[in-house]
Amino acid sequence: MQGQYTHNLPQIAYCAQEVKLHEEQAALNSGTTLSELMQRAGHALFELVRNKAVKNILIFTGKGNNAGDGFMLAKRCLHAQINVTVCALFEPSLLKGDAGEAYQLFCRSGGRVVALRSCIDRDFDAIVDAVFGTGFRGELPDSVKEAFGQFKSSKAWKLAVDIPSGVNGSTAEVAPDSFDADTTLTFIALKQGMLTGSAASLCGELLLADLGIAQAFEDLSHTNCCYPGGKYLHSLKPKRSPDSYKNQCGHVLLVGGGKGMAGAIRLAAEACLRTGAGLVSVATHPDNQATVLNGRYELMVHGISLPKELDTLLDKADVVVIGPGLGQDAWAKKMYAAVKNFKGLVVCDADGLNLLAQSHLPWHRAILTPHFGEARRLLGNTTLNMSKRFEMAEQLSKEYAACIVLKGPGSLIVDGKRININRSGCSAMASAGMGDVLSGIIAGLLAQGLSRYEAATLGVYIHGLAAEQAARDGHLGMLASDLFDHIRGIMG
Ligand SMILES: NC(=O)C1=CN([C@@H]2O[C@H](COP(=O)(O)OP(=O)(O)OC[C@H]3O[C@@H](n4cnc5c(N)ncnc54)[C@H](OP(=O)(O)O)[C@@H]3O)[C@@H](O)[C@H]2O)[C@@H](O)CC1
Ligand SMILES: [K+]
Repeated sequence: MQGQYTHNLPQIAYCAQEVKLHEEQAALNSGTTLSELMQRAGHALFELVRNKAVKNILIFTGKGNNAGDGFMLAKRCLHAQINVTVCALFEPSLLKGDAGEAYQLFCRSGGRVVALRSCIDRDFDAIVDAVFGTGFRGELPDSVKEAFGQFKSSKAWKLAVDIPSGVNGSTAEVAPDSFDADTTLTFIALKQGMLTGSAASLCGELLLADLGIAQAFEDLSHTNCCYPGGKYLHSLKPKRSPDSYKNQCGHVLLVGGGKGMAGAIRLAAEACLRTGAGLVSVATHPDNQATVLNGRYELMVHGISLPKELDTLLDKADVVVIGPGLGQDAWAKKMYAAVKNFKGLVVCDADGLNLLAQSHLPWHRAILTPHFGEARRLLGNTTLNMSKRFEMAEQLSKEYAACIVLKGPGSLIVDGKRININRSGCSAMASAGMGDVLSGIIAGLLAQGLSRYEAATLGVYIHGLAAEQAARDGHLGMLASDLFDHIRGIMG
């Protein structure tokens, strides 16, 4: 276990406070001490640095135990004759407890700390952030911002110790000028705040060293935050037997595409087909009928003028999607009101959400898929910022519907008490039409019998993975429709 770390991440995550609360008892229950844990943290960091063949390393240290980990790493680097420079951003002789001991050990090994000015204009192949860990809150001090700013454009590999300084490990709030890591080696357990929103991008590649106390920690701790892995998610994919028939694979009805807005509903409808729904119908403005059908003749497209024309289609549907390209005019409001009476499952997206925000009435059978702006409108609070993601997702599930998919990097999914974080390697929402594809995928999975939570979780995963594959050569110019071939590949 000494020095070990893994890419193979566990499927649960915790609040940073939960980790702080139980780490000492978990260490005791495992027959070890916090001081030994810090040595193990230093050892794991060192193994990572050595595996990266680092020769010339700069380590920034802070004023708590995160700095202690940094000094443990520095001491090992000295012994291994790696060229190490430690830049202490806070007076290291004031460090207390295990961190103070780690500093003394470093000094006794012949190490010396230097000021920022003597590091500027020097070349390093690795820069390590051991400034703040799980004890961080609020804003970064100016001295820290200045230090990170000096190396912002450096090509060096950037490693965050436990969590990038500036990221709140519980709420995912991100302070301005936080450390932007290529790799984060986190300790003991995953912290939920690292897995969603901008925090997820600041962490870069995420690795875990459990310091040998994973089981003891799990036995003491509580969480409602799961982080399902790819293997589990693939196991949720609907199975298709050779003798299955289209009527057994679910019928989705998509309602949307107001006058002049055919694209979104077509993207969502095609995503349903690509995810395996047996039958896919579209109810759209009569002007759009030919456009939506064009080139995708598997769809059943109906031009609808009056809500009563929708009723017969609703009778045949297992799942309804409302919102893509719907608009908010009189036609849209009539369609929305008709769907609100539907007794089955509904995926509500885009203008469906905006109309829901206007009515402010709960919709228990719906899965809501808001992006940040839609979430703010639903909550009627324009002061909420992007970093209040956990708070927003939970509030939405209390006020509107149990199942919420808060879109964006590292989507949050709440259904009852479960918060799932799906960390996608790229921003799967960064171009037009991506959200429409996601609502179509989720509806296609629901129609094939997956539970709300399964369909939402697997849907976000498929969408994120397809976007990652489509964006392999860079995000610019990627189209939402580029996802379809990848979705087909992932569905198998
Ligand atoms: N326990 C263990 O042995 C193990 C712990 N481990 C390591 O310890 C880390 C947690 O250590 P930690 O609790 O000391 O917190 P850390 O983030 O280093 O510093 C907190 C200090 O910063 C201060 N501060 C906070 N915000 C600030 C701000 N905005 N601006 C200025 N100051 C601010 C804060 O001040 P305070 O809030 O108390 O006033 C306090 O003085 C953890 O991430 C992991 O790396 C591992 O080695 C495994 C074993
Ligand atoms: K850090």
